[in-house]
Amino acid sequence: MTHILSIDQGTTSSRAILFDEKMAIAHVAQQEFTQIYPQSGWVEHDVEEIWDSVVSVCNDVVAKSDDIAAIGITNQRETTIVWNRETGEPIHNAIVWQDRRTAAFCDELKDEGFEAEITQRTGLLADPYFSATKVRYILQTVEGAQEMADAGKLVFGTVDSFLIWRMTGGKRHVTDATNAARTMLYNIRDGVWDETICKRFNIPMSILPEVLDCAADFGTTDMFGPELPILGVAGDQQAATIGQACFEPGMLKSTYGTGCFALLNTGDELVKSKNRLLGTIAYQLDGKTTYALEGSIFIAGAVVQWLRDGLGIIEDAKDTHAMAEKADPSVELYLVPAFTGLGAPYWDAEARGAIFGLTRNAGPAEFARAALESVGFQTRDLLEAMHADWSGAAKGTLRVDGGMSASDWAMQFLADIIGAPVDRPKVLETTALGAAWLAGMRAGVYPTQDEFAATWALERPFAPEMAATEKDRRFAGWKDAIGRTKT
Ligand SMILES: Nc1ncnc2c1ncn2[C@@H]1O[C@H](COP(=O)(O)OP(=O)(O)O)[C@@H](O)[C@H]1O
Ligand SMILES: O=P(O)(O)OC[C@H](O)CO
Repeated sequence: MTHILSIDQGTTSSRAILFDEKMAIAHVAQQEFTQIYPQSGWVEHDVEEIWDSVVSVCNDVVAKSDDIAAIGITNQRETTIVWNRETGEPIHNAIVWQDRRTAAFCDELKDEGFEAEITQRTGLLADPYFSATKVRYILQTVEGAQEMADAGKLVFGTVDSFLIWRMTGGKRHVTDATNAARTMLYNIRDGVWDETICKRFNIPMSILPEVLDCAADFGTTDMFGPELPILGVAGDQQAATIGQACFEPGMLKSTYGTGCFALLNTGDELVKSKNRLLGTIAYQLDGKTTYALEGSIFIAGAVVQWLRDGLGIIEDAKDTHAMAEKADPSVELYLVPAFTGLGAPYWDAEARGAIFGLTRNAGPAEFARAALESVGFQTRDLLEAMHADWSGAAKGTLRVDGGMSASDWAMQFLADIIGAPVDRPKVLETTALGAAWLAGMRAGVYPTQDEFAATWALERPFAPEMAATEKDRRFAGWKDAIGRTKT
């Protein structure tokens, strides 16, 4: 049986998933790797550990098939790797998307009025989240790096780009348009690396990868035996948008993993947000760019992990469901999980988490309920911004996926507080599916875009049940908590 190998290189683990001819999951392997926190607000990964974990999970699943038609890659976005063009050795740990070390430089960019240029060209904001200031940091702090970069001896890439470089034995230095769009160096209107921004950051353009469509020829690899083509690449949130078949303008998906990332398909219109959402590329196929409005929340499922690992009040993420159900309705806690600042639409890097409404009756059950609710409230913040930004956002249902979407309680509260239907699909591995479809479609194994969209299947719908007055009263409570948390 023919398979497609999908590699999902995420923030906390690497996964390899074999999809069969019918796009059903045949085999999965997963490996976690170390999170390195050198200082408060700094997050790094050991690039070799990422590489080893990818090789190991791929070897696991490849051994279970004798016919792999193509490889698709999806990855944690923005995470920045700079390596030596000759040796392929990274010159610094990967600096992860969550890392805030370049916040002061971003403030300088804002002070000098450069943020408007950035937004106009890249759709993004001057925030440490994106790759550009991380590249600049590496070139400035690793001894001799700037000179080597200027002499063409270094290369930069997001994780997809690094994996492809290694898999093709250094033959290809490429990325796809969705990953390029997250670097803050790529002009998403014109589809080119942006000279003005590269100049401002002193980043020589020779270190940047070639940018391809999401379904394209990214090179071949013989590391698993026969020569296999890499035919699909997309950043993980964009791959989930594809996997959720959000192909029509107005369609919206929200992925609840460590963080939450909501992407709204805006078609061929690059919407300029007035509410500090991001303009980004949803996907690029056959040379045609489809844009999205994105709301990025840094902490979603991670707040549940904090209940488990930080507070120790749950043993398993699943416990939150029963606890939320038995929580005292008269205790109204608001938990603002700004552990690493607030993302969209507030973008307050200095804010830190807070909890409001504590009384003597507040205990573990009320904390668990507040944690699940915080994800619903944050999503409503994003949706309100999207609706204010773009009239096309009016269309109905929110498609959800990611680990935390398994929580029925959280998904029901989400439907209640946003006052709109929430649909959970049968395939929750939408990220890996998106990358697999890109590669399989290009290989001629999987159906066309429309046929693929028709295969999307609902597992469970959540209809809003909360009375309008109650939902608005609760949301006003959240806004008050946010107001008191912001710096
Ligand atoms: N039943 C559940 N209820 C609430 N949260 C959950 C549940 N199952 C998983 N999660 C949360 O989902 C997250 C894992 O989702 P996943 O998509 O694997 O994340 P990532 O790809 O970012 O590592 C964890 O933060 C976990 O706390
Ligand atoms: O690896 P994830 O699922 O936490 O996703 C991370 C995002 O791509 C960051 O922008």
